[in-house]
Amino acid sequence: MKVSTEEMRSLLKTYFIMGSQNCDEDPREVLKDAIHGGITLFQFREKGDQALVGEEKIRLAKELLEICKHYQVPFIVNDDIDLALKINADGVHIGQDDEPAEQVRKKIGDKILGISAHNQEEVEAAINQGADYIGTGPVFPTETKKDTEAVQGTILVQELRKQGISIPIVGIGGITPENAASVVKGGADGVSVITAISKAKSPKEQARLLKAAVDSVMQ
Ligand SMILES: Cc1ncc(COP(=O)(O)OP(=O)(O)O)c(N)n1
Ligand SMILES: Cc1nc(C(=O)O)sc1CCOP(=O)(O)O
Ligand SMILES: [Mg+2]
Repeated sequence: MKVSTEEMRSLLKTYFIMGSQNCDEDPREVLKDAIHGGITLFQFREKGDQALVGEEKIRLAKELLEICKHYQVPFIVNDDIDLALKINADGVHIGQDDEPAEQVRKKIGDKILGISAHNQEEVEAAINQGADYIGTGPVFPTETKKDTEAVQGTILVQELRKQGISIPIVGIGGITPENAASVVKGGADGVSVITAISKAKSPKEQARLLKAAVDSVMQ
């Protein structure tokens, strides 16, 4: 799946990231509900103490991929390149401590490649290594991931845009419907969230509110 830069920007608007460890309810139902609320991209991030491994992880990935395919929401796999290739996902997301980006690009061909970056140097390297988009954060404090870089607010993205860096960028970390507009006003193309949707009483309504907040700045 080769996406254009403008398609990529559009896919980043409301990017939901989830693994079974992030859900109190059945992850399949949470994902369906979030899709009905209007999410534009999904990342399977099965990671941490409570995460599934081995065949159970593969089974869940395949089930969530089928749901995404049914609703035509592209499916990104976090970290696990072999899994992404095995199930023919639409792309992968890697960070600074994951498999080297040039190597990943060679393995995945035209699939979507997202790379985490936390400063201008990392962003420029990611662009040279073939990133389709940059994920940067934490924009706000988050309880979901413990080993993050320092909270950066919206300053980094504002600076990158001032420098003329135009690659699609999505913010991550502590984003909610209440603060999502500020992330896009700062220059991001969209917001990526875990708990704002995965732990919501109504994932559908939270996804709808997040999308509305992003769209309110875009229009
Ligand atoms: C969209 C998006 N942005 C950033 C990340 C974080 O990736 P990484 O730094 O590799 O950390 P883990 O998610 O692997 O713990 C992401 N997953 N998605
Ligand atoms: C997976 C992840 N990466 C981050 C980074 O800063 O790179 S913050 C984060 C967790 C985001 O979860 P929530 O939306 O629940 O705050
Ligand atoms: Mg990673």
